[in-house]
Amino acid sequence: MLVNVTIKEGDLVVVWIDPKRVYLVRLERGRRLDTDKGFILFDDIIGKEYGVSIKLIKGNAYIMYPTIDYIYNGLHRPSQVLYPKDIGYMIFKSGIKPGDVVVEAGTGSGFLTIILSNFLGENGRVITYDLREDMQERARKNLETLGLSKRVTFKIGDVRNRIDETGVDSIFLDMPDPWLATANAYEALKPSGSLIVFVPTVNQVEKAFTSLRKNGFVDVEAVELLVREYQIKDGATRPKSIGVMHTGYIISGRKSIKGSSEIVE
Ligand SMILES: C[S@@+](CC[C@H](N)C(=O)[O-])C[C@H]1O[C@@H](n2cnc3c(N)ncnc32)[C@H](O)[C@@H]1O
Repeated sequence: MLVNVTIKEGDLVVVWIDPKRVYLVRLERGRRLDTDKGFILFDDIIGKEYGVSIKLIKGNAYIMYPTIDYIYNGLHRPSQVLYPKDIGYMIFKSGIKPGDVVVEAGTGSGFLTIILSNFLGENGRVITYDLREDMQERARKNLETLGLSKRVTFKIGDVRNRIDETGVDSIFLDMPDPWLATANAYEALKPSGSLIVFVPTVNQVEKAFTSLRKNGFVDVEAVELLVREYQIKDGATRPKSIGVMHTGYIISGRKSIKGSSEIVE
């Protein structure tokens, strides 16, 4: 546990003013951050402790340790990315743990790759496939920014044609036609390993769900997770009327050994 950690020159810190004003900055002596609420001199932060508040012209800024949730929001996202609410459940259903080996497709902006490699730790491995080199380059930069790229193997490839690995603990698919990769996922997984699929439309859910059942997966389920953000106001607390209204569906299943029981067609 870290207690009273001193902020040093060169640290990457989060400056949190309010939910719309969150800045990720590297501290250099003599420099400053300008915001519409006021400015912060970095010299005033260096030597203080994480969690400290700095008075602005309007309100306060809080200096926080740059944990993954803050960093995540500041990264480049050339593709549609998975949302934390879905990623949290996907990891839970996968049953993965630090040190495990996971295959993922497609890499996209690398947001799921980031959370997976952070979760699996130094001894874990994420092998991530994408059809597009440009997409993987951006994802690689995002992972390098966070110091996580050493835990990841990037592969250009089509998982509908081939997954090179075998005996992996879990496979995550976030791509338009995951049902065409289910058979390859089955071969790549260890027995009892998990396949986790994310799709944005109901039409895709049926195809994905059926393909898991046909390809030797059991304990197959499909869920949608809804999160409602609240506005908190004296006498007017209620769900916010705008926000992310829809993300997608999660289908999960476990690899059974074919022939050991009847698989539902
Ligand atoms: C929605 S993005 C993935 C976003 C990613 N999960 C994230 O959180 O940043 C889908 C990606 O899948 C890739 N893709 C589509 N079909 C694929 C396939 N058959 N094999 C590998 N990658 C594929 C696309 O190029 C695209 O980059």
